[in-house]
Amino acid sequence: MLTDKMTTDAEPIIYEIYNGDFIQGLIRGDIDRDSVIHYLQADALYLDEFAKIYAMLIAKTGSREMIKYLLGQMEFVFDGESGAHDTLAQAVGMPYEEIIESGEWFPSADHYIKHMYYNVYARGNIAFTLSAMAPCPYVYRRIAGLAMENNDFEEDHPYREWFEFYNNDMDATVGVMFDIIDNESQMMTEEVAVLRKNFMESAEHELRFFNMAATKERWMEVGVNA
Ligand SMILES: Cc1ncc(CN)c(N)n1
Repeated sequence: MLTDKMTTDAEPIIYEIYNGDFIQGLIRGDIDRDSVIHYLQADALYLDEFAKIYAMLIAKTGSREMIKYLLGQMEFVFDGESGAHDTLAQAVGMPYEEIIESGEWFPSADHYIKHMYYNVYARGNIAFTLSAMAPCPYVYRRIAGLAMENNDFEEDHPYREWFEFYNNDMDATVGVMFDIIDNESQMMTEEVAVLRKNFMESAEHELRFFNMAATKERWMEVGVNA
């Protein structure tokens, strides 16, 4: 199936993320708190856009079943992931609302979000956008799985619940997204390569997003950004 090829393509990126400063810092528990804050500021905005993109896909699909799935996923993004964010906010000892009030679309997050929006506007079939969205739940489930396999987190480890959430609660999201992509790709020929590239680019956007937080990436302080 196409999604088997996609996940095989992305494996080197999975290990690059897992062995990177952000995830290893969470595993050790000694990550720079400003990187966690940076991540939350970017991720709160990212998840809001992710939910809006689901809403745009609802407008592009006909099936009631698909609409119900997409609505459920919007709910999950808003409600489910807030627990993961709360774990990070508690670990840095700062109220979540205070952390995210000064958030903005930092460069790598901006690029990732626009990659998804481009597919919403430029493509009719929602499989193109879902292929760009699928690494979001897939990569996190894979990273959390590696972290849980390779570490025995103490009960009071500050980031244990973050890993447990993404290790346990992403199967439904990933499974249905992959089914839609595989089904839609059966009716395509050369456009399958675009689906595959959309997935690969978003897997790399996930890597860039974590590196963005680890380096506290910002726009240059010039002109309107000064
Ligand atoms: C950037 C990003 N990618 C994925 C996830 C997990 N849904 C997230 N919260 N943020």
